[in-house]
Amino acid sequence: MNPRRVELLVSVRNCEEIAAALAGGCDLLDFKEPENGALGMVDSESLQAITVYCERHSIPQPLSMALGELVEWHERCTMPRIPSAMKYLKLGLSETRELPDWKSCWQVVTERIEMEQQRQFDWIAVAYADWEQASAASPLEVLSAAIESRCAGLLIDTFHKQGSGLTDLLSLELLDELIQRAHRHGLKVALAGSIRLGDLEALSPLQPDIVGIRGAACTGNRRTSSIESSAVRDFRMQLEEQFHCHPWG
Ligand SMILES: O=C[C@H](O)COP(=O)(O)O
Repeated sequence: MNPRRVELLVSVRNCEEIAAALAGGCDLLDFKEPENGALGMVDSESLQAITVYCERHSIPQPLSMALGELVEWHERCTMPRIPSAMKYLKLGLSETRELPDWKSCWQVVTERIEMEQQRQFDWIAVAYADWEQASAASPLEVLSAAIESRCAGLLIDTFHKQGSGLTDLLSLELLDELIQRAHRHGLKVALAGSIRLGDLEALSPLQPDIVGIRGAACTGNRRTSSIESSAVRDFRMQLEEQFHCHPWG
């Protein structure tokens, strides 16, 4: 038996989707605009509506938010106020291989965001499984940087959302190494990247803390369509079945 309960994160983009994801039984809500890329940030108007909704409903699930790609922050002059209920923040690291020192740049941007928002956040480092095509640092490099900079967790996701998913891109051996190493340093690990119901059996020997989905929670598995509570519920049930019945040993 896997001793951990693997939690289900669902990426949503508006209030209707929050309700559907919660009705389906998600454990964590992640705010993201799928039309804006793998880690697309929701627009200010949606963020405002989300803030009001979360305050009104006192949602107990932890909240996370995608802030786009680090390289986009060179040109960004302003940013919306991040809802006070938001606990975790994430920045994508695509195109950072072109930068002379992406780790310093990452630190500068995270510090700038915390200064502007006048509070601290729990940062989640993002490793792209398709890191070479994304021109990003490798998952092992990102994990080392995450440990050095005291991130709260590591998300392993895909940058490109057409075609290959997590299980096509990284071996179970490498995923296991990343998870074990992250855990030794106190970081949580979330696995994502076009994960479908049929991938859960293959992933079940691993011990991630979280499995994150958008596409599998949407109508027709299309991540740009809407979240369906029944799809979230099916995924939640399959997650329980695969990760809790595995004879871990
Ligand atoms: O953080 C989770 C991502 O939103 C996963 O999205 P995806 O399942 O469409 O790859």
